[in-house]
Amino acid sequence: MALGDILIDVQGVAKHYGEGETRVDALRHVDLQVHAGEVIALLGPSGSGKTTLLNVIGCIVGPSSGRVELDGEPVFDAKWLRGNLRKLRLDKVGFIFQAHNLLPFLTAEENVSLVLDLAGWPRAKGRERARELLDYLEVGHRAPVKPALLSGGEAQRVAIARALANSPRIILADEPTAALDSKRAQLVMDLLRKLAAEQEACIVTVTHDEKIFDRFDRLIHLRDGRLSDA
Ligand SMILES: Nc1ncnc2c1ncn2[C@@H]1O[C@H](COP(=O)(O)OP(=O)(O)OP(=O)(O)O)[C@@H](O)[C@H]1O
Repeated sequence: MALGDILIDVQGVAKHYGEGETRVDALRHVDLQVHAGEVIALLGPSGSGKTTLLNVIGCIVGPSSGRVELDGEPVFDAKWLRGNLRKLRLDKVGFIFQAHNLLPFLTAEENVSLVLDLAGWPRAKGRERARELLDYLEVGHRAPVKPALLSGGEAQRVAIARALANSPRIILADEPTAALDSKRAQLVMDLLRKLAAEQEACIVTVTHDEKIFDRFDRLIHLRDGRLSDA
């Protein structure tokens, strides 16, 4: 596969929580580059720093030191380089959490269009885009339904539609297949691969799910806050 643009460039990033005796070094000098079209997995034991790294890439957690560039734009270099982090995230990043992260009091369609409301889209256009995405993910017929009535696979596809609403090139996923059986987990991964290829996006997924390991271009291992080969 020819490698596309570098969409995620993490350079020498460290992150510690707390100070003195309570200090925890969650990331120690991590370098990671991810290209357009790539679908990679972040693996490692509990506490190895996977969620912290995902949150650093997603501009939710600020590193203690190092540099982060997203889609060619420097966003962190000893400090945040852009004031409005929420806007930065909306512009560049889509998050897929486990399905139960959908807002229970909104319909499937509203869960997706909410992101576009926040990004300032006119409401009717946002609804149209939400419908298109749900149709594309083959859950359009479930648009008026609240999450409690969706199956695990349907809810996960709605969560994917929500992450894609604003056409981000960087898609971050935390255990996206944990609640799914083997067949559905593989279907979700195939869908993400197709999206990455079609939209020249990249996908970084934290997972423990061995049944989907063969769906990734690269497996990145974290151990005690460092990237390791195995
Ligand atoms: N907000 C926080 N405050 C203090 N320590 C934290 C915080 N978040 C994470 N940590 C610590 O940082 C280390 C890395 O945590 P992180 O959640 O990134 O690991 P992980 O690999 O995602 O773990 P898991 O697989 O259990 O989710 C752990 O020792 C954790 O206890």
